[in-house]
Amino acid sequence: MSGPTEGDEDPQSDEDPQGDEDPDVPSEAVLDELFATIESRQEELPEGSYTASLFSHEKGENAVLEKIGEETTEAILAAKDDDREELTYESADLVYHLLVLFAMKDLDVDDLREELRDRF
Ligand SMILES: N=c1c2ncn([C@@H]3O[C@H](COP(=O)(O)OP(=O)(O)OP(=O)(O)O)[C@@H](O)[C@H]3O)c2ncn1[C@@H]1O[C@H](COP(=O)(O)O)[C@@H](O)[C@H]1O
Repeated sequence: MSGPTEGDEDPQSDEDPQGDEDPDVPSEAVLDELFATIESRQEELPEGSYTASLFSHEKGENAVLEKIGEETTEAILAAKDDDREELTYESADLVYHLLVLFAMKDLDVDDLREELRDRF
């Protein structure tokens, strides 16, 4: 994804066709809320949902794997450019697609949290 440009509105503001996200989610709960939304899209496969389209893609899991590759490259390029805003934007794309992959593989955001905590 090409990242934010000056004067951009919230890049994800039109990505909730079902309108079921809470805009007041505290930042520490964002990953859980996002993962819950992803799981809901996986179950309900609503029309017009990008997330749902990843779960029903003709390429199967390769669709999300390709996205993870693309977003990783874009994050690396942003880092090489010392573009912190772009790096943040591309990293958010990357984390989102990684969580979609977790849902596909029947993993949970808690599995990631536990793995990281075990390394303390
Ligand atoms: N966090 C995200 C999120 N991050 C990135 N994306 C999508 O990931 C895609 C990234 O693809 P690209 O970078 O390739 O950009 P592109 O627009 O497809 O352009 P091209 O490269 O294909 O030309 C875009 O379609 C983004 O909209 C996301 N789509 C959804 N979410 C979350 O998922 C929720 C549910 O959204 P739906 O998927 O619409 O149900 C949203 O409310 C958000 O919270």
